[in-house]
Amino acid sequence: MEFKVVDFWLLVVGVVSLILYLMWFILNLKKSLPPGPPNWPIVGSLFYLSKCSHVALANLAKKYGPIMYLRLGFVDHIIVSNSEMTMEFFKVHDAEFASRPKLLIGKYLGLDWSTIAFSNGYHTRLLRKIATTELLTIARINSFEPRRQEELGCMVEKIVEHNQGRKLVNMRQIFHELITNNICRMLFGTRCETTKEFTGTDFDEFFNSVSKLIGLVGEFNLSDFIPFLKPFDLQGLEKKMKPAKDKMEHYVESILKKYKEGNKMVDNSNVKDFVEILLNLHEKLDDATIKSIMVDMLAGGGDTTTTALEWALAEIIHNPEIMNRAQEELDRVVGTNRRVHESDLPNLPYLDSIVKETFRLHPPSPLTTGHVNVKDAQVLHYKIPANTIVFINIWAINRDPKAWKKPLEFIPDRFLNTNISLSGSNYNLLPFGSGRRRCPGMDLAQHMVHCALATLIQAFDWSPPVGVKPQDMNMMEGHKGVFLVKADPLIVIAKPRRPLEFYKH
Ligand code: HEM
Repeated sequence: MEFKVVDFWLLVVGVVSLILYLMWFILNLKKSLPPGPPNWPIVGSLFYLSKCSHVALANLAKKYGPIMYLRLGFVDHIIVSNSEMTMEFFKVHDAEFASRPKLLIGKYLGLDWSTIAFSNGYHTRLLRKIATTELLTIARINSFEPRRQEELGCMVEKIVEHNQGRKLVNMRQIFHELITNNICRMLFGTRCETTKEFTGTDFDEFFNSVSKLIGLVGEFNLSDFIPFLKPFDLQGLEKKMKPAKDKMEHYVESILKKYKEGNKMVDNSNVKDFVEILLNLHEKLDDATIKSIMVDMLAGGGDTTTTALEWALAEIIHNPEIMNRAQEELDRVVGTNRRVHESDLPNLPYLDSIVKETFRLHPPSPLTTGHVNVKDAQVLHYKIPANTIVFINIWAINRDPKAWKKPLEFIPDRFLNTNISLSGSNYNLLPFGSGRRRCPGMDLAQHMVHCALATLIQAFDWSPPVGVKPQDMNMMEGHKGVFLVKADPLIVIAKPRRPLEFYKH
């Protein structure tokens, strides 16, 4: 066939139109995404993030705005850094962004993506329903108050012993024991270390495995962002995760086995443990599901609550006038003859303000867990492609100078006589997230933190080690995986405020 001049020009016009169309398409696509730093081929914006990611992201947001697009490897990410944009995602578009990304850590810490925190769809809805209507209700939490009081009694005795030996007290260690024992006693009736007598498996080994996995959550796993690297395990992360998962799973399995053999691990009380409740639910659960819920409670509640308590006590030692006011409130409301009870808490507004201010300034989880949209979504005038991972920068929002006066200072008074709660309904304060994937352990965590802090403030005068002035204490932030911990463990002096009989339980 003859190639005519007309055909040539038709071809040129066709090619030019195609190029123009592609340019228009790419420009438009870019235009409809939120602003963000430049993306390099393959690695995207990975270079812009340091290890301390909530701080790096908050700094980037100062340049690119409260809704920011980052391409990390081949994966689209949105970072949200103010309350208005958070409302868009957690209120207006909550259902669209209620899935979790399928990251490698979910295979190991999330027991093959089956725990609440790492799963999706019907399974998550079922587990969340069980957690919020059967296990973590206010009535159920209250039914465990005697066990929590006993644990607080043990904590106080331990601190007094340290004091008699004139030793400094490592409060991180004390809080770790308090919180893990509280959770173990709710799950299976007994203290963590006692499970070994019943099952032969060691709680410390379990907890070290959880800690190892939590530590690895904070590592950038390249294959999560560059999928063709998946088969290679270039960073050796799977090699580290697998044995930790095996130990973690073995521990919960051995406890479940005991229950199924008809051996409840304790106790003469008629309060039902979580494992007992789960085994007797109307909708029969398989063992894998029960194990997942056990891991959710033990892994989700331990480090977060311990960290919050450590920050709260550190702040009142750092600010002695706040400690004096809190002690004055406790002495006035509770008196000086008995230990504070959970029923006193509603009458302690200043203590409540200290807890809220702690969660504002030091959210243990500075970013939410990633949320994902399974379909394309339109948020304001932005088009968000399907499978974008959205993080809310809780830390940045809780310190937003537009929302909070003197945001970097610890000022509990800002909460007095307000109805601001920690529940996620105020989008300027989100330590537990908000919406469909909000933390289901929120009420339990607050119970544990309020009551422990009240007991510590009532029972002891606190000070930093000799030679360190309160204002010179190290209040720097550090990291444990994705959690925002105090850089140094809180090591302090505790001086009893009451006669010794007061501390016996
Ligand atoms: C001070 C203590 C705690 C803090 C600050 C905290 C914070 C959070 C945050 C920020 C999230 C993610 C929310 C989101 O992605 O939107 C979360 C999820 C979760 N938390 Fe907590 N949490 C705490 C205690 C607990 C406790 C005590 C438990 C259980 C006993 C727990 C179990 C969970 C679970 C299972 C999830 C996953 C929810 C889901 O994916 O649907 N947390 N928590």
